[in-house]
Amino acid sequence: MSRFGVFVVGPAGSGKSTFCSALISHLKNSKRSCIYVNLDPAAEEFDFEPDVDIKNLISLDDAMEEMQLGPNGAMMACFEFLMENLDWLESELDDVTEDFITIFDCPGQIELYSHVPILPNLCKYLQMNLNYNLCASYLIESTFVVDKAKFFAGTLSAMSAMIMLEIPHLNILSKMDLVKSQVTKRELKRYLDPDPSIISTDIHAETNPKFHALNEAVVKLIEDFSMVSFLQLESQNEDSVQAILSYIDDCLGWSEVQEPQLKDDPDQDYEEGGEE
Ligand SMILES: Nc1nc2c(ncn2[C@@H]2O[C@H](COP(=O)(O)OP(=O)(O)OP(=O)(O)O)[C@@H](O)[C@H]2O)c(=O)[nH]1
Ligand SMILES: [Mg+2]
Repeated sequence: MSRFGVFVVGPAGSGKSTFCSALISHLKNSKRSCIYVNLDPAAEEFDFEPDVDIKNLISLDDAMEEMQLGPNGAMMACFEFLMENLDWLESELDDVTEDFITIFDCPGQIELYSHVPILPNLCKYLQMNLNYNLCASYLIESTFVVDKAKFFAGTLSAMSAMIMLEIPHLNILSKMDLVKSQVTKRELKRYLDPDPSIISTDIHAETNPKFHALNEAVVKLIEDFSMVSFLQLESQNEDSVQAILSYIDDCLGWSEVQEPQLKDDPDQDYEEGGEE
């Protein structure tokens, strides 16, 4: 039996938990089942109560207190503890079948996958031991598109996550409602499928000439990699959430597993190839 899961990752405050809630509401409205896994040991408030919560294993406060660590060190310690207690996660996910999508709401500390391979190792464990098909949704704030240097930095961090996690990866510009009025559609297109060489001209105009060679090197890196493009997300807009969910379903191969079941079910009104 395959299982399906999406890791919602991205920098602090990029809108991950809000997107998870929007996704859960949308899945429920569409009569689909999901499991909400909170992997943020510091998270306090939820729109939907998590089905699995890392805080039942260890909380950030406990780690800070017991190990005399600051918040970032304690976050790493919590994940190291999780990795040493994966049987806990396995038993929490025991009832998950192929009808569910598991939503992993991750903390905003990108060092968990950019500096140390904790989240990549967790993904490998879920794939190999619990038969999960996984994908990642990497959120960066769309307000970055009005600050080009930040946009480049965001693009690089998205690339770094994509390389480290080694699972199908969707880059998402979150909070689109905040920039809609500030950016024209034409300008936005330059960012959704970024042509770094055009954007770099603008950055050159804004930065000290001594950084131009560095800017060019970064542009070349993004161009050579040529795998970064962005989807748009407005978490309060149902159509926008549905559009992202369709990409997630494709990445996970969810429909391929469900369709044969629909075909086998005589009660389902299934027409192969649509209407003729
Ligand atoms: N305008 C707007 N605000 C949003 C949207 N999504 C999230 N926000 C706001 O952004 C802030 C951060 O959202 P969260 O969902 O908590 O972000 P997060 O990435 O989970 O944050 P951490 O878990 O702390 O890393 C909150 O005040 C949200 O209300 C959106 O689509 N539009
Ligand atoms: Mg959050």
